[in-house]
Amino acid sequence: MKLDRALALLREVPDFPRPGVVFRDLTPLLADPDALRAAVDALQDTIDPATEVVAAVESRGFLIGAALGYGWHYGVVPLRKPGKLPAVAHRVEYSLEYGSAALELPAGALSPGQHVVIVDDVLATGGTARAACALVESAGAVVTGVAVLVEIAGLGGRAHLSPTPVSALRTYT
Ligand SMILES: O=P(O)(O)OC[C@H]1O[C@H](OP(=O)(O)OP(=O)(O)O)[C@H](O)[C@@H]1O
Ligand SMILES: Nc1ncnc2[nH]cnc12
Repeated sequence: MKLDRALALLREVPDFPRPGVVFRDLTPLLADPDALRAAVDALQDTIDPATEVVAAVESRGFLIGAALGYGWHYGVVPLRKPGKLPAVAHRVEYSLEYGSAALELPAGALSPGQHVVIVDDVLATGGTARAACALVESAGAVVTGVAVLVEIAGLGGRAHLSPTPVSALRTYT
């Protein structure tokens, strides 16, 4: 099956970017045209049909989010790391599995009541996805779910996001 083959391409890199972290590297999957298509199509199947916009998390989330937007006719809004946007509507700071960071929402990108799915490659602690949800909600938009290719379940991200629905194509303990 195409999706199984795609997910078999995920690479595990121990001790990156810090000792003790098992890094889930999607590079081989993204580099394979059939695997990329199978993964994006499978992720689309998990998305709430009310969704109008993909909010894609910088930077690996941009790759998946833009493919989903183009393939399935969603608008794409980039949630960016600081210092990149000329006009910022809102900023949220957060911590993630191996550090801390912030995300910003571009001014004027979302309207109240729009239905938005958060898209990223990996869900670990959920800090990043929670910040993304807060940004979307700061604009009065509605989060329909968080969709990722890989979930590291042992880090509790899904529980941190509850009751927001989370979909993942591959879950590691
Ligand atoms: O669930 P969390 O613990 O918050 O971790 C998940 C986040 O970590 C990675 O991003 P990273 O900040 O490393 O940025 P990158 O995409 O620019 O590599 C990944 O792409 C997710 O956005
Ligand atoms: N273990 C991990 N692998 C890849 N990306 C991540 N982002 C946060 N934790 C990660």
